Amino acid sequence: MVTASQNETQRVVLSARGLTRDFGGFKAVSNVDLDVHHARVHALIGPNGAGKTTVFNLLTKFLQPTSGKIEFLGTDITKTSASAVARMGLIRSFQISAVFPHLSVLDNVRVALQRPNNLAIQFWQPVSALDRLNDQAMALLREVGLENARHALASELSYGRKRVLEIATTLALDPKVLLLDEPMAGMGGEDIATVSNIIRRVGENRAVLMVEHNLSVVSDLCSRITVLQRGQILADGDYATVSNDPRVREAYMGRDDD
Ligand SMILES: Nc1ncnc2c1ncn2[C@@H]1O[C@H](COP(=O)(O)OP(=O)(O)OP(=O)(O)O)[C@@H](O)[C@H]1O
Repeated sequence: MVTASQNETQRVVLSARGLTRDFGGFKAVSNVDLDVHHARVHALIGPNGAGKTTVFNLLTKFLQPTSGKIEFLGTDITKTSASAVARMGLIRSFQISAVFPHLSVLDNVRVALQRPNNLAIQFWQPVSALDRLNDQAMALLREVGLENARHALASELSYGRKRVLEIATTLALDPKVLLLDEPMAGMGGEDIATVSNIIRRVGENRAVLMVEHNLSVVSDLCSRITVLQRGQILADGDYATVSNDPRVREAYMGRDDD
């Protein structure tokens, strides 16, 4: 019998069909089909130049596809603008740092919370005008384990905790699908463990799609992995399936420098 929660994790929230992008005749992404599910962490991996960033740019509408179709929450967004899809809840992090170094951790989250509430026009008001967002901000800080650092300046946080604060400011936008671009880039072991735990928790009630080069992170966190090579899907499935695929081993897994 399929339970309600199984049904939820089988729910596709973002899908692409035949996604293709040419750059002057060169197909950076070619005929990619992708399904991203609610409450799962999904990895997009592949060697350098495989097309991962281009797929992210296409899904978030920073780039227009040459052909193909993208659906988000059942709506065709192929021709929708990047700002409109962000407002719908398809949010990308780690490309644009949303952290203000001279604001406290709590104020960073409160400022981020203004945006979905359409309060940006009140930005000139004193920060105390944001007090009504305190409960929401503290709930978010608890979600990512930064509640005890709420009064610290963002600039005082360790590199790993700054990335965690970035996740919190992204969560303030209430993403239905969160796209993370190499969340572990530049991190050491302890920070990787912290950020992995946060992503796992965040992925319990949202879809997460991440580009990640660190394969031990991918095997630990991701229930589904899509492998790209030269713009095309080479393999798709759980870690055991893709890591045992001889084509993947040849193209990617055999390399231990990534
Ligand atoms: N604006 C562009 N114009 C021309 N070619 C591009 C453009 N953007 C990407 N490409 C090419 O498309 C291919 C895929 O690039 P992309 O950056 O998507 O790969 P990637 O998998 O993200 O690589 P990496 O892991 O190195 O970041 C590469 O050959 C790249 O040179």
